[in-house]
Amino acid sequence: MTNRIKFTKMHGAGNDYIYVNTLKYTIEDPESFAKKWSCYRTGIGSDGLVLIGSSSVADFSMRIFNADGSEAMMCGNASRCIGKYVFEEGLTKKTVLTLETLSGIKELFLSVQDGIVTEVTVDMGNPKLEEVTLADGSKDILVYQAVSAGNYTFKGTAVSMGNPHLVIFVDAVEEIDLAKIGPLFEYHPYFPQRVNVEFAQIISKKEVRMRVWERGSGITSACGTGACATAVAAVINQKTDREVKIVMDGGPLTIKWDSATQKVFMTGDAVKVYEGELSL
Ligand SMILES: N[C@@H](CCC[C@H](N)C(=O)O)C(=O)O
Repeated sequence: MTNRIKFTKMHGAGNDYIYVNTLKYTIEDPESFAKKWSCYRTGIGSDGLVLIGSSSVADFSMRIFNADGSEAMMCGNASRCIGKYVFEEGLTKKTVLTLETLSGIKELFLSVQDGIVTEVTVDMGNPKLEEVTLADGSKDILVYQAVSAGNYTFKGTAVSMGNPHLVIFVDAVEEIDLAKIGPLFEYHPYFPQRVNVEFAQIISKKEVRMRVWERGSGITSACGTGACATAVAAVINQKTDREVKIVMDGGPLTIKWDSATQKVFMTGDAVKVYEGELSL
């Protein structure tokens, strides 16, 4: 007997995932379904699969699987979309809610107009300088230091926002061949768990243009945790103010690294594209 489940296609700044409400539908093997459904030719087409679930420690939970089936600890864009989903589906009336993720509990603040969630701010928690694994097996942080892969050498800063990011500042970001260079750095030996790679160009103290190669999904239109990591790297390297607009291919996110709490706050859109039904 086939099992039919409903899904919702949503995006945040163009970073698109398939969302399934696991309070209603059980997905036994999300890794393989993430791979199958993310495929543009033979599936639905997406950057991955997001499961919305119950939680004993927060209002809801999130699990996020990349298009290659790998599970990530955190997803900024999906956390905003979940805020929109649970409110507009009537699963909660709260406009401030908590979300359990593999990288801890995140707080979501919803902006609502006439019952529609127009924008969500997420408390993304405290960033950490990501430790890289050096050739001799020892660990060290990486702040504006040379990293080489293939024939390319860039100065990189490694930041963890629950998941790992390598932020590289360049003078002309549109000239970067992301499809070629991205995977070389994703699989750099410094990062045995692989890494998300952000190329960023400083426009002003308040604006950065960024393009991303995501671990497990390749080129995406935006990455929420990547935007946060970019803002943190820009402040650490004294390139921008603590509040900055990160402009990605799919649109902007506003990122604020609060000096009092050291928490990073991410604000941006959340868009429902369509609903559909799938057979398992
Ligand atoms: N697009 C996401 C991050 C998704 C996970 C990432 N590819 C990883 O493997 O760490 C975001 O908006 O943060």
